[in-house]
Amino acid sequence: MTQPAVSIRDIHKRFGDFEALKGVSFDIQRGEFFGLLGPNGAGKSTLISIIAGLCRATSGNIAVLGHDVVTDYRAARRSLGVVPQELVYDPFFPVEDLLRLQAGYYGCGRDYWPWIDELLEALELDDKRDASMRQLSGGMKRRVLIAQALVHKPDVVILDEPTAGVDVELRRTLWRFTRRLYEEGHTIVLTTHYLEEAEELCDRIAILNHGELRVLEEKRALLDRHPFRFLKLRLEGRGRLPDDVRALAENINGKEIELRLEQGRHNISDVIESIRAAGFRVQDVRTREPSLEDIFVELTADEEAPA
Ligand SMILES: Nc1ncnc2c1ncn2[C@@H]1O[C@H](COP(=O)(O)OP(=O)(O)OP(=O)(O)O)[C@@H](O)[C@H]1O
Repeated sequence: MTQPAVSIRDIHKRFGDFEALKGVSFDIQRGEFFGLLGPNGAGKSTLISIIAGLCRATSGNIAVLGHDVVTDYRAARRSLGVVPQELVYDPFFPVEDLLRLQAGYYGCGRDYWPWIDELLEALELDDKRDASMRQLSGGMKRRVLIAQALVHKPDVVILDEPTAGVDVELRRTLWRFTRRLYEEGHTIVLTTHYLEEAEELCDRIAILNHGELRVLEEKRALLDRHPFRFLKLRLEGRGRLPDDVRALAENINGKEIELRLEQGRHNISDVIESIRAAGFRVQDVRTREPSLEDIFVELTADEEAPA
């Protein structure tokens, strides 16, 4: 078997009496686009901090490309680029110097400068190379932090909520660039609250909940395995919907109703027949397959939905 990009083995993390991670194990394969999802407080950032060597697990092991993140920290860190959630930067450094210096921390010298130029171009920072960080807008600062995480051209790229609060343009630039890295063979790990992004981009999805791994599956299989679909109807007429139909309703908004039908249990024509028999005319019928968001809500139903 080929070596995983990240191998996570029975990770526990305690903060005092609180157990943020309760024995999490899984592998992220080389070259995959991996989605790490979960509601607020599930333990995603804690796990990423442990992978990045910023925080120690209480027990368990993690290796990045075979390098243990504790005993072989430098090699593990060298293989990893983490784009952080928060904006932390030195306000006075010009952008280009900052990136060259950062590359230096990883032992990457002048031969990485062409890559830094590529980063500046791909992230549309070309004309900002001489600007100091404090002169940049929030969106531009974020671009620099993305570049900073990637200066050493790491094999494994972790993006922790990279699009939280960023504008559409930066989001597009970021996805274009991330896709390019993926196509060039980099492993991409994404945490996001925007489930449409995960649905569009990721090959496999892990869902953490209360510090435990709830799901680890190919995205397609996860979407296909959920045997329900939504039926949206526009009705005309007055009266009361039959109770068996009401019981299926996700949403009733005036004359628009959305029903959740389980495969093998609820049949579309029976449902429509029952509505007609109650004196309504059905004006419009639409069906919708469940999205990753619907499945996420179902699997983490005891937690709040993602923001
Ligand atoms: N330094 C700490 N001290 C105490 N508790 C902490 C600490 N860091 C995290 N926690 C707790 O651990 C749990 C997991 O937090 P974590 O930030 O990993 O969640 P998350 O899945 O990244 O959530 P979010 O989506 O909100 O970023 C939370 O209940 C949090 O309050």
